[in-house]
Amino acid sequence: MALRAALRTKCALSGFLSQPSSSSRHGRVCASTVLAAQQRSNSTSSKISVDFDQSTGVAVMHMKSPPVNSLSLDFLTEFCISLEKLEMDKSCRGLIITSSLPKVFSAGLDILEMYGKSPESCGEFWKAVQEMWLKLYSSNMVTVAAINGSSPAGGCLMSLTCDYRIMVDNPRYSIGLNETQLGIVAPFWFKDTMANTVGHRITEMALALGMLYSPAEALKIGLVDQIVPEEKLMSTAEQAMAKWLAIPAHARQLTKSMMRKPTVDRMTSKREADVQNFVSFITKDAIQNSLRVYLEMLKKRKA
Ligand SMILES: CCCCCCCCCCCCC/C=C/C(=O)SCCNC(=O)CCNC(=O)[C@H](O)C(C)(C)COP(=O)(O)OP(=O)(O)OC[C@H]1O[C@@H](n2cnc3c(N)ncnc32)[C@H](O)[C@@H]1OP(=O)(O)O
Repeated sequence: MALRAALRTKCALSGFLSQPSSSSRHGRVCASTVLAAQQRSNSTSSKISVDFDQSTGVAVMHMKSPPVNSLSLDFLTEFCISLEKLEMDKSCRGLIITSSLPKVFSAGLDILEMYGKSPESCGEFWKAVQEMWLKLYSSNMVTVAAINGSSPAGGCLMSLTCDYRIMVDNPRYSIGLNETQLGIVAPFWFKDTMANTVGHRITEMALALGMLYSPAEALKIGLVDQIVPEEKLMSTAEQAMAKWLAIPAHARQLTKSMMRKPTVDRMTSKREADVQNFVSFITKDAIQNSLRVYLEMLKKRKA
């Protein structure tokens, strides 16, 4: 609860959307003399750890919530706090998001947050999902997803919010918005985010069929930008980051805002209604039943 209270306070202070403005980070000086004195800093919470390299201005966020980095309310809260801290540190210009777990980038939303929960809990959870998306999709930082494992549904959404996606070329890994396979529906802003990346027709088919793509297939449709062997993932992410950071920050940020603002505005203008829709949809008996069957299937598959 303390974390959630901390997040609420931070959000009230900084606002949800960090739009590029005259106070964009280009050319600004880090306010923290402590940070400036350090070349690297490390912050760790239970589900996220962040390594920040002061000399490059690039932070690497490691998701480390076993078994599958599912996006629970606690995970999302920690994630948003970490993101907000980096966003407020003017010396941090780029963020690489990756997983510390073998085989899984993120299993997406934690199904247990949506199954057998009260409408109030579901509403609180959904607000945290919205907030993660808003913060990432409108971040002033250059964001790179270094996808080192499977990344279904919410995990795919998290990757799609980044400026650039690099995935490990392992055919056992998959990525996509597979919600319909669970008997649920990807909300309009999941759909918009994917359509902005791969286009309307591919999104329509991918969402309807709940498609999960191999890295090679994902590259072919533009769902990821590059595929690389596992051992080259982080060096490739750093190279991509350097390329993006070489562009004048104000020009890059304004361009990002221009491309993404209509989608962000559409979501923020419907934010409350979206929470209500989610709660009434997810608490329906038929949907709860679908989630139960899916959870059982996951357990059986393991056995
Ligand atoms: C009129 C229209 C109105 C529309 C209104 C719309 C409103 C909105 C509707 C709702 C929208 C919701 C959007 C949802 C988004 C999501 O993200 S849903 C989650 C989808 N995720 C998945 O389908 C992934 C499922 N998991 C896997 O496929 C695999 O686990 C894996 C990620 C590929 C990893 O495989 P492996 O390493 O083999 O691990 P497992 O053995 O399968 O799993 C280990 C344990 O983890 C549990 N688990 C897995 N995923 C999740 C998860 N997402 N949430 C919670 N728990 C998960 C799994 O059950 C295992 O548990 P144990 O058996 O207890 O160990």
